[in-house]
Amino acid sequence: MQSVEVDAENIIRAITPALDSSRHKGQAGNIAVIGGCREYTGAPYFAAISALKIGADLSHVFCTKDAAHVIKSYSPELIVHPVLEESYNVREEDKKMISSKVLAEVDKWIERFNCLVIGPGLGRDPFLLDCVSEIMRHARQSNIPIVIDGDGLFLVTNNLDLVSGYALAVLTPNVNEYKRLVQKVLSSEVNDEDATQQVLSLAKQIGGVTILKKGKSDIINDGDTVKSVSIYGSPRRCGGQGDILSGSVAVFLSWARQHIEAAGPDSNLSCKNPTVLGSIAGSAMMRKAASLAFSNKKRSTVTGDIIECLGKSLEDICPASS
Ligand SMILES: NC(=O)C1=CN([C@@H]2O[C@H](COP(=O)(O)OP(=O)(O)OC[C@H]3O[C@@H](n4cnc5c(N)ncnc54)[C@H](O)[C@@H]3O)[C@@H](O)[C@H]2O)[C@@H](O)CC1
Ligand SMILES: Nc1ncnc2c1ncn2[C@@H]1O[C@H](COP(=O)(O)OP(=O)(O)OP(=O)(O)O)[C@@H](O)[C@H]1O
Ligand SMILES: [Mg+2]
Repeated sequence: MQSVEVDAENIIRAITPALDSSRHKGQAGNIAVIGGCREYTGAPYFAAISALKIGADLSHVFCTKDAAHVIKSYSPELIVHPVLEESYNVREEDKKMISSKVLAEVDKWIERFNCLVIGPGLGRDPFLLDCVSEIMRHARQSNIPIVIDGDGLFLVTNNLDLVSGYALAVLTPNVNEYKRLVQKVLSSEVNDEDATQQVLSLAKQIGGVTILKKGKSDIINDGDTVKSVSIYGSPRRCGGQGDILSGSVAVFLSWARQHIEAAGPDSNLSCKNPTVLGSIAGSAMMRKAASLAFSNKKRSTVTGDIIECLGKSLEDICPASS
């Protein structure tokens, strides 16, 4: 089975909102990243700043206290909430109380977000992951789209009910995360010979969600049609590119949702699923920016260089004033 290569630039042009003086702060997107712990501060930063550089108005990070000061010091643009807790910091008898506190802190904000990115640099602490499971349940009750990446995929692979049947969820596995999902859900090994059919079976088996399988070509599928994005990217595989992708998908997903709601049947896009549209746009944007950064920096290209190229890459497809 073959996936269909899509015209990603046409999708980006259709869903990217015009910059219009009548719009107010927040309308172009208010995104939250749930991630950042003692080990990882880069990943949530990359995801959150990428959301801003694509064009979201506001970008939040909900992370542990240890990570918060570090992330704040990377950028004053981000709104950083030091609310998550890891087991080493919590006494057994306090766990229930602290988990309610964490949830209350996130709940204060959750309705304002157009999309959550769950997992970049989240870590795998069991207590922290239990709290994040509750956050996911609340997001789902409020119909807030969720992009699940990194350690969020570790959580979901072991608790499929968190996303099963939720059409506003996008899973963005890399090669290792995909392998774990396939083993758990399909009880088999990864089949590179017929990758398209396997992604389709995986999405169908989980039910309702969209999967963006990252690799040489990115394969996107919602259990129905399977699309691919293969436009030239970069041969550099520095860590953090998946984080750029997850932040970008969150913004484009929000824009695609607005576009579909506003245009309805008049939309000239054949696909009407915002999670698929957002995934295609995010993938294409990440790859274009990586290509541009690599043409400038060659072997020394790092994630920050790619982030700096997001603006120009979007501008080439969809000029800010035309
Ligand atoms: N600067 C940062 O803070 C970054 C943090 N990241 C975070 O790091 C966490 C883990 O993500 P990863 O993408 O590393 O997770 P993976 O599950 O892909 O890999 C975990 C680690 O194990 C190694 N590994 C896994 N399978 C292996 C195999 N079969 N053979 C040899 N080595 C193997 C990988 O090289 C990696 O270092 C996530 O929370 C992620 O978001 C990454 O996003 C990269 C950047
Ligand atoms: N072989 C490849 N050729 C071209 N692009 C690729 C290749 N592999 C991955 N990519 C692109 O790089 C981006 C990140 O994918 P990758 O598999 O590195 O994610 P990741 O391991 O989750 O990254 P991170 O280090 O941020 O966690 C994706 O958008 C994907 O399109
Ligand atoms: Mg990753």
